[in-house]
Amino acid sequence: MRQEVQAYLNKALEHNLKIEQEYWITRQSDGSKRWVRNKGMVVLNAHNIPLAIVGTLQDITERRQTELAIEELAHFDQLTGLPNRLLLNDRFKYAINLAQRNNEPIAVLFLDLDHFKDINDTLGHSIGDKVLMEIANRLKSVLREQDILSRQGGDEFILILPNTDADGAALVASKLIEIIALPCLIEQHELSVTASVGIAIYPNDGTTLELLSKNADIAMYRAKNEGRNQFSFYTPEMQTQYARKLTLANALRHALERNELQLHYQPQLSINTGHIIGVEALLRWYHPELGMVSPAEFIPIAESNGLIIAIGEWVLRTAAQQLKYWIVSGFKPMVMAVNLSAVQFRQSNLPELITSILDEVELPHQYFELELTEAVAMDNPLTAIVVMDKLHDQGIRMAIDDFGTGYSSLSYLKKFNVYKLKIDQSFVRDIIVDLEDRAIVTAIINLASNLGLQTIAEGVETAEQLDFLRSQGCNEAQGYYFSKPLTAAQFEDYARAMK
Ligand SMILES: Nc1nc2c(ncn2[C@@H]2O[C@@H]3COP(=O)(O)O[C@H]4[C@@H](O)[C@H](n5cnc6c(=O)[nH]c(N)nc65)O[C@@H]4COP(=O)(O)O[C@H]3[C@H]2O)c(=O)[nH]1
Repeated sequence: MRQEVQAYLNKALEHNLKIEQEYWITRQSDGSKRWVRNKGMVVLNAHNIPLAIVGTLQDITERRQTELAIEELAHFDQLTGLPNRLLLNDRFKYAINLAQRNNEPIAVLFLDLDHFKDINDTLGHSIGDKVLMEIANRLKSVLREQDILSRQGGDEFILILPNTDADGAALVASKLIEIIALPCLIEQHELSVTASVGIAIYPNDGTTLELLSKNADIAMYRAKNEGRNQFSFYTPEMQTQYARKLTLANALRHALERNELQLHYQPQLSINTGHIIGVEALLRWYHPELGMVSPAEFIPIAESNGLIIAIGEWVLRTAAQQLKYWIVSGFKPMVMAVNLSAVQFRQSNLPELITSILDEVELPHQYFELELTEAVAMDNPLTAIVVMDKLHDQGIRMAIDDFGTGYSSLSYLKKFNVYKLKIDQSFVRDIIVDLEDRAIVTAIINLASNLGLQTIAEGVETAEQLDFLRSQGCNEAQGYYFSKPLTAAQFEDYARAMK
């Protein structure tokens, strides 16, 4: 620096130039560094020989610090100190120039932490921030010097790995996933964090950062859908699925207000008496252009964009009103079973919401049953126990849906305040021919009976299946053998015909 300043002054003296220069100096008194701005001119004598330089030396340290802070703000993420999107773009330009020249691939990775929102919601943002800082450090430790790691905001990170093909990207992604999954001790909390990663490779999956990161993002969603804590490569078919998802997500926003949703009701019967003991409410979405969309397709979308909360409330209220109407119209009281999604189940006011709907509709609580899948109940069993206890206290029944497909720990099952286990239809389907399925169904029925729980088999399609279930002591059944899901009016005809 000193030499540069001197050279600049020499040149000014030599050519009689105006001086305008910024540099830092070390203050003699305390050794601190100060930025100064030097403005001046050369004073010549009568023979045009420089005599002196006159001017001002202004301390501009504060302005300089502000400029640096602005520069930092514009290019770096404040929390982790990692490059942000703007700087990532610059670095990508450099990487792509090099890749083009040397005919090399580049891997772009999109990394998103799984269920990070839960950490923020339950432990607060300051713990969430510390987790993000810790994760950023761990990610850095895995990368090479030429790799670029940036935070996109929230819990999303983008990585650019120059000269890396699919194999290399897979290796890095596994390492990242592994290092993130190590226990994370933040203050007194030992947290377990996992991440999902999507990978797109230049030039096959795109030649701009925008497209590559979009495709890596799409691949990341696939990794999430397939169970999280894993990576997935982008494929062109994902683009088609993604486009369909986007269309559905946009259309779903208006489904409620445009009255496009409906409930259908599938009868549930007692195996012993053959009487209707209840119905399961099943959601239907009819869109004027897209036609009938299956709940299996649109419910996961509604879960991911939060619309499930409003839709779920609509389902609860509509189902309660329908049953009330049937009871008032003289139909025999029965149970209305309603599916609960994972997101609804995590809503802290769920028990209060359901109670207030039932009270508003004036439907006795014992006629309402909530179906929660085994996977959701087991995802966070301790919370599930609390919610189930609250619902039980309100006299509302719970059933565990798709039973047998998850990994129920028996010790938890004992603590779940549930009334019924619903045997998944995948076991019922081949019950006649598949010995393993028969054994599983029998085991579930025995387990339920030992725990004092009821059983209902779903997806019963034939008399043989029903006979087997009856012989094993299954209490109830539901399926096409009795009836497909029906509109409210169709169900009324069905129930009248059964009398
Ligand atoms: N092959 C065969 N299938 C049968 C038979 N009997 C019933 N089914 C179908 O099996 C599914 C049973 O519902 P689920 O396991 O709760 O699975 C449901 C449930 O997880 C979800 N779902 C439906 N309505 C709602 C809702 O209101 N809220 C939430 N959160 N999820 C819902 O969507 C899934 C699919 O619903 P649907 O398409 O209506 O499909 C329903 C039903 O129509 C049979 O004998 N054979």
